[in-house]
Amino acid sequence: MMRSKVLSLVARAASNRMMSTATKLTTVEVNDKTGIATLTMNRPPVNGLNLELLQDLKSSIDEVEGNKSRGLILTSSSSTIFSAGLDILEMYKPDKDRIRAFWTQLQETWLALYGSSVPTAAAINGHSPAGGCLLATSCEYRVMVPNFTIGLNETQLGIVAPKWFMASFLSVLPQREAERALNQGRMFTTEEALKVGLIDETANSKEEAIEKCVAFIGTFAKVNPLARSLTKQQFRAADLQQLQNERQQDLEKFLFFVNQPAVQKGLGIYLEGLKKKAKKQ
Ligand SMILES: CC/C=C\CC/C=C/CC(=O)SCCNC(=O)CCNC(=O)[C@H](O)C(C)(C)COP(=O)(O)OP(=O)(O)OC[C@H]1O[C@@H](n2cnc3c(N)ncnc32)[C@H](O)[C@@H]1OP(=O)(O)O
Repeated sequence: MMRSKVLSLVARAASNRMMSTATKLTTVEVNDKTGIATLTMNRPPVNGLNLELLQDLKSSIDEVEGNKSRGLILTSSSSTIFSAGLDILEMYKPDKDRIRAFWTQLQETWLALYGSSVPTAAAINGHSPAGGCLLATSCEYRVMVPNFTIGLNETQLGIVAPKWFMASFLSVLPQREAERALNQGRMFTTEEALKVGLIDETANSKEEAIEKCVAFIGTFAKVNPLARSLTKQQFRAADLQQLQNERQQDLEKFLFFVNQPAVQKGLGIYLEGLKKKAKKQ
């Protein structure tokens, strides 16, 4: 009896492992030479951040934190999209329990990425609106391929970026630029983003973007890792602490807002527009 229970637990654990491999929406590859991990988002067609992708992102960030990588490079398996931001289908006509889990997971993933102890860089190899921009600006360095767009476009959808989205944006842009861009819901082209400082460099391909991210992470090679990591933590502590202190209120505020009929109507119209545009292409 005891033995069969153990065997069934082993069988279940083995099948869970297989399942998690089969449904993995992110991959982590550590380069043997550099010791740097590349975390790739892989949720076609647009890397929409749904609950499962956010969960995978968080566990991949944890994996990189735990495997002594020298740095983390965030990128996408798509040739045209870094991430289309939050999956609007999670917010439109939401399921009561799932949307709570979704927002809570988004908070956790942001806390892990923005507060990561290893150097982080984004190789932005495609469009990066809203939540995609949040991921990119949570990293310490950004290299972007030309002819794409990046920005926090929330006001264009009739929604409001929470304070911690603004904190990431403000860690990159001066207040005046950040405020204006957020109010306008402005999407920047690669060239505009470089000019304003939203990205650090451009690259002609994903491969080159990754090389430039590797070079950035390499600038810390001779810096004491603990001193570097604690210094980063001090810079980011107030933003991280603010969300930690207000997590429940932030969740309730989001739930209240997203369930407003006017917001639901706006999201429905926006989704319809996206679908019509996709059909025309
Ligand atoms: C109430 C909430 C309060 C506070 C929350 C605030 C936080 C919000 C942050 C967010 O991230 S909101 C999401 C904002 N994202 C966007 O506005 C991006 C919308 N997408 C696009 O602009 C484009 O799709 C693209 C530039 C990323 C890619 O263009 P393209 O390559 O031409 O692909 P398609 O437009 O044809 O899209 C293919 C397919 O994917 C669907 N889709 C695109 N983005 C999303 C998304 N964010 N969520 C869900 N689905 C998305 C699109 O409808 C197409 O679907 P089909 O079924 O028609 O193939």
